[in-house]
Amino acid sequence: MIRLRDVSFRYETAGASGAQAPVALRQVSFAVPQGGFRWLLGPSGAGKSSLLRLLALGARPTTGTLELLGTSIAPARRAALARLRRRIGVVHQDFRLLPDLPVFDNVALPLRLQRRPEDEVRDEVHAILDWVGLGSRAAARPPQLSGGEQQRVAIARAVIHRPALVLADEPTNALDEHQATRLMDLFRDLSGLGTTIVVATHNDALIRRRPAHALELAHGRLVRDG
Ligand SMILES: Nc1ncnc2c1ncn2[C@@H]1O[C@H](COP(=O)(O)OP(=O)(O)OP(=O)(O)O)[C@@H](O)[C@H]1O
Repeated sequence: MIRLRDVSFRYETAGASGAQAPVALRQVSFAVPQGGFRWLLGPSGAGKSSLLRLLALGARPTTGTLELLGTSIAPARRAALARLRRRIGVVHQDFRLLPDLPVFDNVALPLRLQRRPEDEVRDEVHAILDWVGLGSRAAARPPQLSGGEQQRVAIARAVIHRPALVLADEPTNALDEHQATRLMDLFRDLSGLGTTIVVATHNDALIRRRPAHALELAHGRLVRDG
């Protein structure tokens, strides 16, 4: 479950001139029930990545309240936030894979953070790499892969531990149409199993093929929730 009440967010990056960064989100309020799926829409600069950053606990709201998976973020202690982060899977726009680690270890990370036994880790990583069509690339390093292959590694890493919340920023921008459709099938299945999913995208064709409840931002304000 996600609940935002009057959330505003400004990056704390005062420049040399002392000018403040623009407000990225303005009084945004919405709720998503557990197992809900939402498109996150809006033009470039509207605030989509900033909203995903707050939901991924990469920053806290400047004002307003955020509740995630039953936890209020503002009063939560560091250890509680760390536990919560492990229940969230994120597909970053720029993938953020660890370049020096083999694909296998990149994808295994969330399971190892949960201290799962290595034989389970091996089975699960191989199963998901097969699913994303990269079964034969487990030993490769991310820089040796194409953009689409790296994106599929990022997707595998985001969902392997069956997180309660999946956040994906343009997760199909390096995929072909067939792969994008399979990813949407995966998201539909996960949502059916109770995972809450938020997908930021500019992919109009995909949205037309998969109409769903959308959150739309414009200049940091929520202009559509339905
Ligand atoms: N790290 C940052 N520091 C300061 N300002 C930022 C930072 N990241 C984004 N912004 C600003 O916050 C606003 C919202 O940007 P954001 O990246 O959230 O938009 P977006 O909708 O994700 O855009 P895109 O579709 O291009 O990814 C913009 O005005 C942007 O310049």
